[in-house]
Amino acid sequence: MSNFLLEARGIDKSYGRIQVLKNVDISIAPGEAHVVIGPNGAGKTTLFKVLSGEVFPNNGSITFAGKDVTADPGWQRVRSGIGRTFQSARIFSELTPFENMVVAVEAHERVVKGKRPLFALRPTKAVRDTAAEILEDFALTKVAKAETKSLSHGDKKRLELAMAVAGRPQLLMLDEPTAGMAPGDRQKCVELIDRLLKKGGFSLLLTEHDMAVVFGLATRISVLNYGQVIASGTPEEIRSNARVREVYLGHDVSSAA
Ligand SMILES: Nc1ncnc2c1ncn2[C@@H]1O[C@H](COP(=O)(O)OP(=O)(O)OP(=O)(O)O)[C@@H](O)[C@H]1O
Repeated sequence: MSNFLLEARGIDKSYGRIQVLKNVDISIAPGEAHVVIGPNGAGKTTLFKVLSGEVFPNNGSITFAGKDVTADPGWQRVRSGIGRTFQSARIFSELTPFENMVVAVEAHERVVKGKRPLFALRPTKAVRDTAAEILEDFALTKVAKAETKSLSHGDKKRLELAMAVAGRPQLLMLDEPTAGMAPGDRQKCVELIDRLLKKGGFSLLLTEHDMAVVFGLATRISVLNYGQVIASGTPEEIRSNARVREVYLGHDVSSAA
């Protein structure tokens, strides 16, 4: 059996006549922080969708935790241990952050542990405590009872991340976690993800355009260009790769942190 937590091989994905992913291979080792970079339109989000089961590939296979999940829909992959966030936060804007967290914690209890009936009128104390603890961890206690729709962009993204973490995924997939954030929020987000990684217990796959974020977090980087992986390696290998520099003309890979 392979040592990888996730292994995707020979992935092709087309939308109509447009081939967006071409024979993509990507592997994620346990504990790895793997960042996928590439120019706009290279296929990063599509690769995320294929790996999380939002769309299916035309060819190729995906193995997760030793099991072939290629034909599994997204909800089943969540059950298997894949959590993800999106470029624009997907949260319930009519609920408070605390209520959002309760939904996420209950979903985990119900789906993964098989606890609680489908319709319960009131969350248990344990669920409420867990929701409050995670909000605290993510520095969201102050806004726990606020209207979610009135939160800042950075707080909304943090809430979405907290909800994904509540699912206790083995693989956490973050699609541009710092997109649209102010520089201060961006730095806080990197510190938060770094802290989560150091706590351990999961692997990370993320896409990101900000090179300081990429090189600040990655233990491995794969580079997509026109739907193909043109390089995959350690941050050092990627930094010194001539082809990557060429593709990233104008992006200052060499001087990133
Ligand atoms: N549902 C769709 N139908 C048709 N074409 C699509 C669809 N989704 C994406 N595409 C096309 O696929 C290509 C890759 O898009 P994708 O969003 O995966 O790239 P990306 O690398 O994530 O880009 P960005 O960095 O801008 O987010 C683009 O040309 C895009 O227009």
